[in-house]
Amino acid sequence: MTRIHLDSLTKRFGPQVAVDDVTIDIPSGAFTVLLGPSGCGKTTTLRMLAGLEDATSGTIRFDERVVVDGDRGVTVPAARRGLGMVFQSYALWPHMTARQNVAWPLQVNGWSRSAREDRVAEVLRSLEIEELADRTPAEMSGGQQQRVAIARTIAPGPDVVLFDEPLSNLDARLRVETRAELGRLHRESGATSVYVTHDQVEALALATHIAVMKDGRLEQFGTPQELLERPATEFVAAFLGSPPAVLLPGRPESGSLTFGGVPIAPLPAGADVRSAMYRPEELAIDADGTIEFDVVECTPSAGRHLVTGFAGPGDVRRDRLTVVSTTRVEPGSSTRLRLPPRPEAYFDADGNRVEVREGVSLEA
Ligand SMILES: Nc1ncnc2c1ncn2[C@@H]1O[C@H](COP(=O)(O)OP(=O)(O)OP(=O)(O)O)[C@@H](O)[C@H]1O
Repeated sequence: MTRIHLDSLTKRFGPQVAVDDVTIDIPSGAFTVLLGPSGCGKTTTLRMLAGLEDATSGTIRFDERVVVDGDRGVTVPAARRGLGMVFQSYALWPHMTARQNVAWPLQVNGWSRSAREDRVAEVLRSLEIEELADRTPAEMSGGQQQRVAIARTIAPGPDVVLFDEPLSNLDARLRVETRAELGRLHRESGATSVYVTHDQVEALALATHIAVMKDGRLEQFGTPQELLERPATEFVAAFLGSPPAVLLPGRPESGSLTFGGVPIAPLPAGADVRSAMYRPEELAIDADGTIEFDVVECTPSAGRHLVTGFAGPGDVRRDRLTVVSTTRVEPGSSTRLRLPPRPEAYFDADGNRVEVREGVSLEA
């Protein structure tokens, strides 16, 4: 079991800052997902954890052991970090059978023949791929190859396992199956896992902790529940959840936050509030509501409907938003939204959450 500390970790490629002053304390045994849009720096962070990339500045420690120190030019080689890695491409040895592929890292690590045979059998059984033991990669489907690659990674029992979008080459059904399998293997092994994806559904299904990144910077680190319940930034609020939180841009006007000229919320005192966040199920479709809403799509979901459309008059519309409705609404129709008296959260001009303490009076 290994704790991983990233401290002010920075990586520049020439003028490009790929990872910008990232500090994260990953608990031992956690399944941490690095999540964010393309180009946000997640793969570069993972590659620094793996020993495939050095750092420009900052440090990475596995427990008390420094494995990366950008300021002092220290990069402990990948092979000496006690980690395993699963890539998007399976990278199996093409001339070896599944059994030989899984046995290979054990052989390199000097395991005896009988210990190797026992461990390979155990891991193949655990992943339910015993029947593939004597096949070469060319004789397997992509999903089967990925299972063998996972078996090969976990066979030596690494303390840290790194995953770089391991499911992205699989079809939808296999993704879900293999995802569940990865979760189970993680719980059984107790290894500290770090997993890169841009898929928030995958992140929420697997993670004990999520680090949301944007433009190389860490937006927020916490449990999925913390991020969903108390997003620290507008970006996190809009990125997580199915559907994500609804954000309405607002203007502070005489004690109220207004949206398209309509007061939508009381203004907390002393903050430069620029948007209000609501839960998608808190906004009701109601012909007597205060906000105009043009419906684009209505999708049935678990006995309710996800209604997507554009809110407000033309000059304030930015993004599509989705609300949860008990009734079906025709796409192409225009209706209205009724808002609750208070939003769930406010964000300032920089997109940071504005703390509103319970019991503290609002200006309105
Ligand atoms: N070897 C490199 N040389 C120059 N720039 C690089 C290099 N590797 C990454 N970058 C840049 O650093 C930034 C972060 O890239 P990175 O691959 O870490 O992002 P990512 O979040 O993993 O994206 P994706 O999901 O598309 O893989 C990007 O702007 C990328 O263009």
